[in-house]
Amino acid sequence: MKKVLSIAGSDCSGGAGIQADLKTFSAHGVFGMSVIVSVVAENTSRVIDIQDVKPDMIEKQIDAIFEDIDVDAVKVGMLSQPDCMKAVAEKLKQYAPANVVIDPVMYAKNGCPLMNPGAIDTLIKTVLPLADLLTPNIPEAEKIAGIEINNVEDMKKSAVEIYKMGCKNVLVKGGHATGNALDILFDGNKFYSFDAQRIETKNTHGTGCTYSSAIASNLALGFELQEAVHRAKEYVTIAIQHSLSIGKGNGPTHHFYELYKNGLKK
Ligand SMILES: Nc1ncnc2c1ncn2[C@@H]1O[C@H](COP(=O)(O)OP(=O)(O)OP(=O)(O)O)[C@@H](O)[C@H]1O
Ligand SMILES: Cc1ncc(COP(=O)(O)O)c(N)n1
Repeated sequence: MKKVLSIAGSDCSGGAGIQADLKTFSAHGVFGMSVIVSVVAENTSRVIDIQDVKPDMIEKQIDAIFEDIDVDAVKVGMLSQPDCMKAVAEKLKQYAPANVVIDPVMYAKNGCPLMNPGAIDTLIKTVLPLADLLTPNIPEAEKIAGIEINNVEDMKKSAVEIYKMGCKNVLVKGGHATGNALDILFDGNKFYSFDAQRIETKNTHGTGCTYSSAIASNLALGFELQEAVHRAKEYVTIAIQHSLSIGKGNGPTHHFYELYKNGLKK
């Protein structure tokens, strides 16, 4: 069985973060593991508080996994402070796993910050270059690239700028745009588009976590990057189509294996 690790924050309400990642891994038939970087008291409406795990403990969790288990892919999510970023980056350099997908999480869907804005330089210098694939949404791509994104051409421009910062591939996600849910992949050479009809729902808590974990799962399963993204796009679209009206705010995406299998058979 393929083994996939999520290094991210814990969302106690179960819709995003480590919890969404593990659900996505199970739906893909891969064995999920987790390193908790922050404990977030949050729900579908708000973030109440964030407590970061000490860097030393983050490092020990990563050691515990890599000294014992071969890891086929890694998904990195919320890293709130420079110290956690440095701890994760050092260990990723030490163990050099294949298929590292990094989601540079900055805000929750409800607008609450999940990353210290002062940590962006550390994110760019120490974390970004370790990504086989970086998956910013539009506001994140704007902050990293330092440009405003108003259309698909701007998404492409930001992808090129971010690629130049040292990651191997960039996927700028269009969830925050209007019109179709169009994502742009740049591999340093060419652009690839992944398009889906926008689903009219407020229940999109955890879409980014779901997508990056689905890509990491597909890479672990041996699919090439474009195919891995294509399949993950299909997975996240189905997970949003079947999203759940749980809670008073943005409800979560839905994961289960039969849904995935039936969706892919279409
Ligand atoms: N309403 C929607 N209908 C269809 N697809 C959507 C919708 N919202 C987001 N997506 C898709 O979901 C995926 C995640 O994109 P999004 O831009 O929402 O990520 P994100 O903002 O990082 O998510 P999160 O806020 O959960 O971290 C992308 O493929 C995006 O196109
Ligand atoms: C621990 C954690 N990680 C990531 C997200 C982003 O997901 P979303 O923007 O969908 O709330 C989150 N809310 N919580």
